[in-house]
Amino acid sequence: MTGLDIRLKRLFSRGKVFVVALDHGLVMGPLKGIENVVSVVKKMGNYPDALQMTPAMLRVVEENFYSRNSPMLIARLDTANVWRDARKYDQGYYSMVYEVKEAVRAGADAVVTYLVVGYGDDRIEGYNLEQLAKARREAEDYGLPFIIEPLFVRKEISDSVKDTTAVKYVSRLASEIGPDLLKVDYSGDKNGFASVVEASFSPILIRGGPKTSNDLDFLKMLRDAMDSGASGITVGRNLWQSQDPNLMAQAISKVVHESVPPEEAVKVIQKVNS
Ligand SMILES: O=C(CO)COP(=O)(O)O
Repeated sequence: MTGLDIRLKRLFSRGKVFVVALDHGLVMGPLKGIENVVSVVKKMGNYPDALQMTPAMLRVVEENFYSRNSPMLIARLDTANVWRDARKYDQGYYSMVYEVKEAVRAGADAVVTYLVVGYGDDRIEGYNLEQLAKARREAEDYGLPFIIEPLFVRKEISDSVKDTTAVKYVSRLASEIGPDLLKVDYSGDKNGFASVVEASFSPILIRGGPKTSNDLDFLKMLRDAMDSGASGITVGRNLWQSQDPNLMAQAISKVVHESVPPEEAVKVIQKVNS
């Protein structure tokens, strides 16, 4: 398992992990902040340990990753209509879009997939599980870390459910499929999230989630999650929809990699903008 170990250890080489997710287009279209893929990638610098993109997107920005110090690359393989307004749909969907070998060809160092639980259609969940089991075996063949992002969804809610019981349930389901890493919603309180970490078998990165009203609230949530046992974060909207994504990346890196308190880390942003 040398290849897998090397890639995982590189991802964790700064102790905790900071990933920027830029793959929302496959689910939600060109959100504000990621319309121009090349420009958003340039703003990240080397603060993140990895960037998460689709293989198609990776090809568009590949020249940013020729340097030895470039962030690693995580390829998104699948999609689902979880974040669309589910109330408008009678039925959700889950689709596997890429094979692991296509991700490898595009330069990926790891792959990520969704586990979507709660649509109310067992055929979708069954298909989703089969696809993940297949992708996990393929990733193992290539020595690539395999990441699962489990989501508990409800038709009447337009994002995933974030209470402890739901998050713990899907995190354990996902753990049983055998991922190297999980990416899960922060369930909202430290004790509850510590119980999510306890019940899961793989290290956990939290998902950033929808944009919070201010940067400090977001950084505090990140600190709480890490105090409860999270190994880091995968963040999208709270980074590239912030006023200055480069400064926000610096602030997040300070919290994740240097354990700087959120109140201090946020000053990086405030100093420049004051
Ligand atoms: O990993 C993520 C999406 O794949 C996290 O994105 P958000 O921070 O925008 O929720």
